Amino acid sequence: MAMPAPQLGHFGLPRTLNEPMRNYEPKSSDRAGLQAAVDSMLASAPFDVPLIINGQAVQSGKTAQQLNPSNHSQALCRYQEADANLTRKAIDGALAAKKDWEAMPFADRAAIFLKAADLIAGKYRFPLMAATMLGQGKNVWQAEIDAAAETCDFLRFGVKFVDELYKVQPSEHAKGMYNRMEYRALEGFIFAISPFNFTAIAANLVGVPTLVGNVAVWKPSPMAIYSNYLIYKIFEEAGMPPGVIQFVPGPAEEIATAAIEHKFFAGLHFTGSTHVFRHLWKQIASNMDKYTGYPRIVGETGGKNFHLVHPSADVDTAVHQAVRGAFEYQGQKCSALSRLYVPQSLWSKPGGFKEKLLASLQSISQGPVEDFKHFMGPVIAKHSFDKIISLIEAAKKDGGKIIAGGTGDDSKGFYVKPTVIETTDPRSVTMINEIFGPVVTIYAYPDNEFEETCHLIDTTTEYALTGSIFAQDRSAVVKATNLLRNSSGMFYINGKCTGAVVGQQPFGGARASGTNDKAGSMQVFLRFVSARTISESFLPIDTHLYPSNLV
Ligand SMILES: NC(=O)c1ccc[n+]([C@@H]2O[C@H](COP(=O)([O-])OP(=O)(O)OC[C@H]3O[C@@H](n4cnc5c(N)ncnc54)[C@H](O)[C@@H]3O)[C@@H](O)[C@H]2O)c1
Ligand SMILES: N[C@@H](CCC=O)C(=O)O
Repeated sequence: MAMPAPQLGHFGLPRTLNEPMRNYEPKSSDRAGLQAAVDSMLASAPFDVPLIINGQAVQSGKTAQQLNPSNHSQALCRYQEADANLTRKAIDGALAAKKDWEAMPFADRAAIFLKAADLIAGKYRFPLMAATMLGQGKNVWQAEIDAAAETCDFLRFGVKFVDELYKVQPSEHAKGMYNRMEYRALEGFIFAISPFNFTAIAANLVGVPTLVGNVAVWKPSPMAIYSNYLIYKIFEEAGMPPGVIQFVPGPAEEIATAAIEHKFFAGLHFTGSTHVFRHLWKQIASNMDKYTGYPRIVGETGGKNFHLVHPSADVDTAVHQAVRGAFEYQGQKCSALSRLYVPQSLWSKPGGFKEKLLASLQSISQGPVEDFKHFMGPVIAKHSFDKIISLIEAAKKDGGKIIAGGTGDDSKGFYVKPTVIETTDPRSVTMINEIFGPVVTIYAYPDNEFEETCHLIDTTTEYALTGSIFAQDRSAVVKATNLLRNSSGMFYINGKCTGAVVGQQPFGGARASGTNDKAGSMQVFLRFVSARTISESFLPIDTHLYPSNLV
């Protein structure tokens, strides 16, 4: 029998701070270091990526490629694909690894996560950023936000949140009793499915459940394999025991079905599109009778995010924040701005919102991410390029007027120009559907219909992820805050609707946008534990009768 591991002290933690952002300005050593990492990755690609089952590299013999979206003739990696049998093998291995992992003292689990963050902040910062740039089409700044800062923040703040969670204990103990709460991992394994657009989110989807003692079977996105593989290798170097995380890229339906049909499926940690999440939820429901417990389902999904500009707004700020919110990372953040409501007076007056917006688009350059100067790069793949262009066409048919962009070029990379659509129908096709590309639709509302516009925003789409109010008038801020209470899980005042920072703005949306378990907070950890109350009595009793029973 393994010796139980003692933890002979209530250990504190290093102070938790957001990872400082670097600027990569011309001639800086950071810029030179990152450029060298990008150049060397381009020269050495394609890399070979195995499956990782029980800590071993596995060659399934079935391969696929992750392309560079800036230049789709180039593959970043060739990766092995799992199938149902290999997924079941990964599940068995994860379940075997669970006992020792869950029994490991928290300080030791925490040390692995803190070390992984330090490895990312230092030695692996540039390679992980380069993999995110070349594989997921992020420019330097977006890669720094994601692969460097947010990934470190999820790992370090995660440790702090779990430390706080473990300290939530019963405050009362009747005389002769001692009450405790033990935050057990779930019985079984967690199935983590990650999206392409954030390396940090992928790390967090496996990081959250495993930090609290679960084991995870991880199906990464086919469009983020190489950066996600590096995350796996960093966890491994930081001391993650073999089998705790199983890395199984491959056909989504087949892998998901093998995982969801398993008796010990204990939870889904998903980020991706709404329709996939709904499909998975139904699949889980239809397998309910097989499970040992009630699986936890956590999913953060799509958005149709808004900026509402009030007549009192600072117009320059609202314009610049709209450009950043809609076009940074080509609009491929779940939080990206996609519906913009501007009062008619501000919109069309000479030198007003419209003119300023169109002028600021002139300074946007777009091209391959290895050329650091570009504000915008490619969208992720052919299927998204086609979907975005077809939605722009649908908007035109629906009466939308393209006032900027509207075209794309997929001959070398998947480039869609920053596109602005003006509509007079606030419920037209691109006001309702998630596009996940650099497209924003503007509705200029009558100045005297501010409250009606709040109602319109609230009822236009099924999503409720992020939204912002731009106003100097405090009563407008208060009105919007109240009227838009359920329209988003993230509400910003005079700031753009993207760019949540771990430890500062816990992230998640409601309605069709997800279960709103708030990534980057203590709340999400609660979903992956099943608390056991332990109540100990010290004193013997000598009768089953109570004084009230006495005569
Ligand atoms: N709310 C959030 O926090 C958040 C964050 C990032 C992205 N997103 C959303 O993610 C979407 C973009 O990411 P994406 O294109 O990678 O999403 P996606 O839904 O296409 O894919 C996400 C993951 O699900 C897998 N998948 C696809 N079909 C599946 C199936 N039938 N069964 C099991 N797995 C399946 C994919 O292979 C991938 O790993 C957008 O809708 C965006 O809004 C949401
Ligand atoms: N943290 C991101 C959201 C991630 C979605 O893709 C933001 O707020 O910009």
